[in-house]
Amino acid sequence: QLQQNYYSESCPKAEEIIKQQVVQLYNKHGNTAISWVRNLFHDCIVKSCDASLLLTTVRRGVLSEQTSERSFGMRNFKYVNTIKEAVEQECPLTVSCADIVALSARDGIAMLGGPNIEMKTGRRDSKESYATVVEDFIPNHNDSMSLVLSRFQAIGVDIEATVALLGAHSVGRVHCKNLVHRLYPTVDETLDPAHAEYLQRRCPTPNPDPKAVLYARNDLKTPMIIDNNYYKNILQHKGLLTVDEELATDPRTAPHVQKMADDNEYFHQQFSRAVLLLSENNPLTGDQGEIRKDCRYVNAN
Ligand code: HEM
Ligand SMILES: [Ca+2]
Ligand SMILES: [Ca+2]
Repeated sequence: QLQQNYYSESCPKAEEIIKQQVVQLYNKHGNTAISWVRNLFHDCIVKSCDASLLLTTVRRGVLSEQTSERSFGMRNFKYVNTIKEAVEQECPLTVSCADIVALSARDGIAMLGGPNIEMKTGRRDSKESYATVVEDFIPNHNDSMSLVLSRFQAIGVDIEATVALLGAHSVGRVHCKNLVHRLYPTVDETLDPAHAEYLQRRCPTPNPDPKAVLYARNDLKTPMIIDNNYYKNILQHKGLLTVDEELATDPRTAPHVQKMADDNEYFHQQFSRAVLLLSENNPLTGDQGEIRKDCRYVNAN
């Protein structure tokens, strides 16, 4: 029941306002665009693209998905409110936070040199955050490729689309906490030795201080562009996460990795297709859920 331009009658400027905000935020803090892409993954794969991720923890109420270990390193949630406020000013209680997650990801992808994606709208917002089951949906960075593929398959994302989605790791960063197991006490033998040296420089100790935000960039060559450099990197065993390395070597995914490494245009096509699959996972429509006034809170009534 999602459709192209769902707000054409109720809020014709909605998509334009969201895009304007995404561009403005990008110009101030480039990494907001990166966050919008990760938000789409972490929201949509957990039950539904329903903005369950955006609810914040409330005493004797919601326990936020943001508190899950899987949400480690997620940032810029406060700027979602900036987007929502701009939309509310034009059309109060009309545009869902779930659609803001989807459209900001689409516009973020475009800002990061990725493909232009035609996305449907009409999602409604959950009244719950599903903190206790996040780990049943979002794989860990060192899970097996079989588990990763099954988690994506469960939401209708096929193997090639999964390979394409991981291409989002062509931008952004990984904190040392998620890397050190590949560096200490001994260097993971699948890791390119020169790259391992670089990572050890970025993450000099096996037990990084959780308060010192030490991290390495996913893609040294084009850190702010969603391009196929990710696939070139992982084929050279310069992936950061265990799942990145596995993607390049597993016989089910390796042929797709090779194709995407060889052809950026092809990667962008598959990435578009995959983002659409992800963004249409099990939406709330009709009278399900609600349109939140503030993306952080369930409406009061
Ligand atoms: C098996 C699937 C995946 C796993 C295990 C995974 C895991 C991770 C981990 C551990 C980080 C680093 C967090 C940190 O240390 O700060 C990360 C970053 C990131 N992931 Fe994934 N990811 C997966 C799939 C995806 C998908 C499908 C997307 C989007 C389509 C995505 C987008 C991102 C982005 C954009 C970042 C960088 C965030 C930033 O710099 O703020 N990931 N991911
Ligand atoms: Ca969700
Ligand atoms: Ca890149």
